[in-house]
Amino acid sequence: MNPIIESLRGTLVVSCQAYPGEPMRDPRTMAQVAAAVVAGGAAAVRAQGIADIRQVVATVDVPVIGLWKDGDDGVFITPTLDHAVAVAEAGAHVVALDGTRRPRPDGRTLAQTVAGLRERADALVMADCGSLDDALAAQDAGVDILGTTLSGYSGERPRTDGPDLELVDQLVASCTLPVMVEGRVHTPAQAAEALAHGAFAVCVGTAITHPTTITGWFADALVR
Ligand SMILES: CC(=O)N[C@H](C=O)[C@@H](O)[C@H](O)[C@H](O)COP(=O)(O)O
Repeated sequence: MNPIIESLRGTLVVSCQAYPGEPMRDPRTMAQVAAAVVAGGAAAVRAQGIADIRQVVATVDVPVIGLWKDGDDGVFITPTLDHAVAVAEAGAHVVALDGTRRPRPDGRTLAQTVAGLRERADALVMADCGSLDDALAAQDAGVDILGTTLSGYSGERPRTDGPDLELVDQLVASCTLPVMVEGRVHTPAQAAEALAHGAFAVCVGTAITHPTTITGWFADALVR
């Protein structure tokens, strides 16, 4: 197994993202957040957008999983080969891209995208999947690691309150590649449970790095 992927076995990965128009949307801020989560034990960081990826790579000494969100509907996570190459050129050790079976905006298949990226860069590839069929297809397409990132967002799986552990079970049973549980892991207990289901690693975003959402959880709990 590739040493970068091997280094993630059984670990916590933290996604550091701020969304358009939000107060923390600044590459320096995200790099500081990344440094803070590494200090807390994150074995890798996931970062969005070329400027953030560059700044985070320059700031932390753990692997960086990079993605470029373009749009917010359909295939928007590193949707084309050009996006993937740009993410790799920004320094990401792993390029995360949409790993669903939906048509991609540049007309390439996932396999063509992975092959094209491999011609141009050494980066590893993480497929953000929304179902078992996505994961099986992504594995065939030659990616290095499978994520449950798009479960509940691509129309094939329900949006569970916590992580989609049923999908984790399916992927662990049917796929040979390492499985990163990502999406709606909101508590340490859920993270541990995901590993107990056979996940290779766990990626947490919102519950660690999105204070607006976390504050909302608390504020809502106080409304009578
Ligand atoms: C669906 C989608 O666009 N997911 C994105 C992928 O990078 C991020 O918005 C999530 O924050 C990330 O996947 C981590 O998940 P959670 O924030 O639920 O821990």
